[in-house]
Amino acid sequence: MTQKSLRRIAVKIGSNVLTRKDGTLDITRMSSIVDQVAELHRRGMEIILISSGAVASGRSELRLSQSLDSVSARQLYSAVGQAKLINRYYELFRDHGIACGQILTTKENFSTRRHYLNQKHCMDVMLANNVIPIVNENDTVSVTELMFTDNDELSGLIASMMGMQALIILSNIDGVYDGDPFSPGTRLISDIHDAADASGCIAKSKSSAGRGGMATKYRIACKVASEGIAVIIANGKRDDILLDLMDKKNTVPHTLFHAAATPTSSVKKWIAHSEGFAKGSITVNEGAAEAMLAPTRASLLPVGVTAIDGDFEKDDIVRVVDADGKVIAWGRTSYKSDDARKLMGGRGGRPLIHSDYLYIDD
Ligand SMILES: Nc1ncnc2c1ncn2[C@@H]1O[C@H](COP(=O)(O)OP(=O)(O)O)[C@@H](O)[C@H]1O
Ligand SMILES: N[C@@H](CCC(=O)OP(=O)(O)O)C(=O)O
Repeated sequence: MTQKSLRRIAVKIGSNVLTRKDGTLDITRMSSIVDQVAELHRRGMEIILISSGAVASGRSELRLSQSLDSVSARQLYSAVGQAKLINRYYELFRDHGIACGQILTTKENFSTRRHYLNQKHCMDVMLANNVIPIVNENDTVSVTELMFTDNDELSGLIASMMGMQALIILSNIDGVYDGDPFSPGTRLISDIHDAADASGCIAKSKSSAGRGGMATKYRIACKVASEGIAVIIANGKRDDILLDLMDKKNTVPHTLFHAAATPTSSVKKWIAHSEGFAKGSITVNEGAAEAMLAPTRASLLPVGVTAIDGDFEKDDIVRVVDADGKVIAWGRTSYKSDDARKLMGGRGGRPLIHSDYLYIDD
């Protein structure tokens, strides 16, 4: 994959890429990454940055007299650190004559189709006006129970929402190793074509300032690649890593998650990343489950529904579970829950969930 084939990319920058060993913000590294993004921007590429580093940067700014609980620490450090982070980005990009803008978001901002499209619209307008969006989770107001696992999850959602051609995840390691990367004898995996390729290699360990670890990266990378978006995990601490990935292709150590040949539709991408917002559950019988999971992916007809739990409106996201209670799909419902209950088990009627709005996590 080279820059020539890419016009729209998302780049996620992990905390450890932007943090020095003493915990302070690595301005030198930030400047180097901004220089590379500016060069790609000059070549006509549309780029969205998802940048961690707010909490790490804020922690190094403050000398607290007493220890804080984890929520207070996250809120305080991110409030101070994000101000410092975005200010640096603003000044560094301005030195290149490029405008950047801050997008602070929370998982709630993706909870309905309307919220999702509103968020998308903001970044569409920014890109159309040559402004580089710099996205981060708003840790000051995000509710612990409804946070992104980390910015790897957020970056996958953004790449999917914005229809980017590739997502580059810059971490503090060259990519996915076939074991503990710090153990002798393990090697870097350059290509991943299927989620099963290396799932057994991922240790729960993570670096000092990281939140999600490689396990999250791997899960998100496989999901986004299955939607038709190439994903690269590479080492953000390598000089010129972005330009080398674009121009020198295979000479730079990295892990490439190959994009699925058939891209997922934009509405299915929204559904795929909305599983956490399901407003209800629909239980289906064996015949309906088989029809929906078949290669032809049938729509869910009322006749195959055996139970409906929860209250939902038309166009909400719902879970589909089989007779054993196992989640087999998510979808956008064509009826509100009261009407769906009236149709449940009966023949005729429009599909409860049309196959175009059905996402099955293969
Ligand atoms: N199989 C693996 N290959 C590469 N890194 C791994 C693997 N298993 C665990 N890791 C750990 O995951 C870390 C990267 O995740 P994380 O700490 O969240 O970084 P970031 O700040 O970039 O999100 C690596 O530094 C490494 O310690
Ligand atoms: N919003 C947080 C994101 C933390 C995070 O996801 O960190 P990482 O796993 O290093 O990408 C921050 O800016 O510190």
